[in-house]
Amino acid sequence: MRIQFTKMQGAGNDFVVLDETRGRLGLTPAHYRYLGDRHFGVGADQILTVRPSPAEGIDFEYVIHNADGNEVEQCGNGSRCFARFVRDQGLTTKDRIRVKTMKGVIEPLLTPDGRVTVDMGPPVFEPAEIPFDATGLSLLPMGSWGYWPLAGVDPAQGAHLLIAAVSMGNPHAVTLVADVDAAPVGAWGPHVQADARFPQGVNVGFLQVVSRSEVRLRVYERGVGETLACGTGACAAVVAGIRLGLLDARADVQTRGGVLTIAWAGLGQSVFMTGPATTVFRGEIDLPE
Ligand SMILES: N[C@H](CCC[C@H](N)C(=O)O)C(=O)O
Repeated sequence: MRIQFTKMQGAGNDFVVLDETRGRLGLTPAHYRYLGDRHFGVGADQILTVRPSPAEGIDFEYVIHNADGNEVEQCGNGSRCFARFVRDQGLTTKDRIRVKTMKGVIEPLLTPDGRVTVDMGPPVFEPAEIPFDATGLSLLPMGSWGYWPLAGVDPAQGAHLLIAAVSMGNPHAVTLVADVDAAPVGAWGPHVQADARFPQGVNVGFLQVVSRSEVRLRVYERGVGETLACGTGACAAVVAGIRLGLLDARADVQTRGGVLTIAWAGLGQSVFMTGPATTVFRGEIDLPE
């Protein structure tokens, strides 16, 4: 089956975007894995699918698959590219777009400077809704909130890895490090992801606080591995930093692929993410049956 696609990236987190506004393509998880494969397919961290409005007051539906073929709840960098795509393809003339995702409605806004600001909705801290099994874990005094000890990732050290568990629709575990460049992302990321306390897996963020308004972040993403940037990961990291008393209400997040700006006014409020969205190329590919 030959299909058309658009390759896009937001701060280096890259996507294959598919248009199903005129009918479903009927793809399988194996097809999504093929599209994401950097050697045998197109290559991408996630595959984003655009579908028509599911209801009154909503403009589009947005479906996200990780490169491993699994559907997931949310993708921040992808939401900015989604907005850029539907405008560039003439599927809407709006600047502010209401988009239904698996876990609620988000609202990207295309801004005159070419970036996109997205209302990502409020963060979720209730362990059962993340989901994170906190049974038997006691809260740590830091910030007197959601900062948990996880099984020691380096038995030689014997130290606990301390994480803040947050959901942006998808699950995140954020840990503080002194220097992201030296952080053992490739070792600790899979270790935390394999922890049975995250029954649906987790995206693992390594957060270095530079000042009260600037951080550096690396994320080992669920279903992909380390990406150059993770939008929901940037949201989760800044929210954790604010709740731990380390950040003000707005911070620039330096990722390996670019800068994202995250703002959060506090409990019950939405997180706002601003960043780039770029079309790289368009193409078509013959999918294996
Ligand atoms: N790997 C994530 C989905 C993509 C998130 C990331 N690419 C973003 O920009 O938020 C998960 O399994 O929850």
